[in-house]
Amino acid sequence: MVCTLEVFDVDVILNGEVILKDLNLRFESGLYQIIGPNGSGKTTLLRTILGLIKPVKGRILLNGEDITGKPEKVGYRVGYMPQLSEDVGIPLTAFEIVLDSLLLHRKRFPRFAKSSDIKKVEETLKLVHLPREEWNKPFNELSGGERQRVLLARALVYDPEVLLLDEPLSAIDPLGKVEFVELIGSLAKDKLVILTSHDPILFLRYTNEIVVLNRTFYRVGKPEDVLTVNVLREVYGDSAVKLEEHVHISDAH
Ligand SMILES: Nc1ncnc2c1ncn2[C@@H]1O[C@H](COP(=O)(O)OP(=O)(O)OP(=O)(O)O)[C@@H](O)[C@H]1O
Repeated sequence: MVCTLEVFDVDVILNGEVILKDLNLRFESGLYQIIGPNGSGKTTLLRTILGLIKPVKGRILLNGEDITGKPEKVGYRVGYMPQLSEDVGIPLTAFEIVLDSLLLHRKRFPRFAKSSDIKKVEETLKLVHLPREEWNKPFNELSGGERQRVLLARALVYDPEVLLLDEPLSAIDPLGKVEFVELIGSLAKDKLVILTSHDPILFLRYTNEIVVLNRTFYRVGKPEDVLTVNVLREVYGDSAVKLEEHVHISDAH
């Protein structure tokens, strides 16, 4: 099924500061990347799509329906994997977090979990390659990469149409990164996946379009049209350098 998400003429102001201005984007199935330096508005854009931030101007449409500033309308049609943070006060195990997400979606309480729910959680934890011995550990005691796997599983378990992933690879080790890229790439075959990244190259072969964002400046297009020295220098300054035929961004997270 084709899924469309449109950002129409959006302005976002936070604490009196203009973060996004006259932003127009159209996402239609497949994988899209949002890149830009720290503080450029990538997370703000994802949170605006989720309805958690209300733009001062413009609209967000999901399959033509207006969801601007209405997280209740977004609900479980969108799975959100937040950026990994050190501040994790979640008193649940990895398994409980993913089960909780599924049961909330099904509007059921934990004591009513069916064996099919348990099976779905197990399948999802396997899919994100969380080792079985970690499943019943408290989330706070997991490593950064393990937490990221749980956060992806939590977003995936109820099979949403859209996945918004905020720096999904930031704590994953090199081998895990390859597996995660393949997993997320394969999910983009039947979902709309929008992710933020500091390294656009990793997802390149799965990518429809890239949004290069720096607050009120943005460019959107096919990777070959926006990963150019001119566009990247406008956003990253001199840390975007051309080496032979490739442009490199030297100042990642
Ligand atoms: N709730 C908020 N209130 C006020 N300002 C905010 C809020 N959230 C974010 N900002 C500001 O908006 C700007 C954009 O932040 P955002 O988190 O969207 O950037 P980002 O591109 O995701 O950065 P990073 O690459 O570091 O994750 C920052 O200057 C930040 O301080």
